[in-house]
Amino acid sequence: MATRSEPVIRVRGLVTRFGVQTIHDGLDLDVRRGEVLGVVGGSGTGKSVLLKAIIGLVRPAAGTIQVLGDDTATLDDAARIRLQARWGVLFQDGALFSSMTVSENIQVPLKEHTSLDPFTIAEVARIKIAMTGLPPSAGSKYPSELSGGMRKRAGLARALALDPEILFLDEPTAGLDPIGAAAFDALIRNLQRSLGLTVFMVTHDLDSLRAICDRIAVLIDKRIVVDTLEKLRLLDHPWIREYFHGPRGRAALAGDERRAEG
Ligand SMILES: Nc1ncnc2c1ncn2[C@@H]1O[C@H](COP(=O)(O)OP(=O)(O)OP(=O)(O)O)[C@@H](O)[C@H]1O
Repeated sequence: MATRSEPVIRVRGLVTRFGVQTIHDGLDLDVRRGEVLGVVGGSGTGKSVLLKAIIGLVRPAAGTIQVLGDDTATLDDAARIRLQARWGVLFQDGALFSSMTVSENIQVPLKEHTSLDPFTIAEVARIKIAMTGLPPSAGSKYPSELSGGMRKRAGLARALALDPEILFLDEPTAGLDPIGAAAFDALIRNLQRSLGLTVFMVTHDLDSLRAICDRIAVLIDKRIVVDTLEKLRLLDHPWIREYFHGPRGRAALAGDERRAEG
């Protein structure tokens, strides 16, 4: 059983490979309870593969992954299903079932993992819809009838269906306009605070990193370097220099610098 001071996710010596391509090579990472961790890195460096390895969709070639005190490689089927119910995942495209309404999508994990009666399940779905800022009318709509931002909220509502302890997000603001992205960031931060969630967020969005992440994990040379944004920006590595000090980085971080100077 995990104690409160133990990391909720503990990765040690992770190696992942596809054929001859090594994606991670001896990667270590601790995710602390209650933090929002932003995971960044160049395209193809293995951010999504790391998320998938942690949630059991990619099998490591070596190393250990503990989630909420359980070593994910040693679980039997029943224990794995119990652990899966303690996290929620929002994939980049929302990954909603197109033939189901939003409410029905949210009900899927509740039907799979609980023995609640249909009335209660529908009621929980209604609450999750409200929690993610969707209007009540969204419940009876199909994903194709929603805007991109609403689809992300519906995916988030489904990820939260079982009151998870950990929320995994894969590029949650990709495809949203800046105002929609800022609103989604604020929603995640509010939910994280009010529900005490630990958030593991793969992102390219510097505004999100600045706005809601407590620490940033950078995938460099098949491993992770993790620190606060302020400290990471000072590291002398070509990708970090380009990312944080290139034109987009400077623009996103300019607000902080103005505040610091003022
Ligand atoms: N199922 C798979 N089979 C073979 N190779 C894969 C598979 N999944 C990922 N890869 C490879 O692993 C590498 C890392 O992929 P990943 O999707 O984790 O990158 P990423 O850092 O999330 O990139 P991006 O920011 O572009 O989304 C890539 O070279 C990718 O082609």
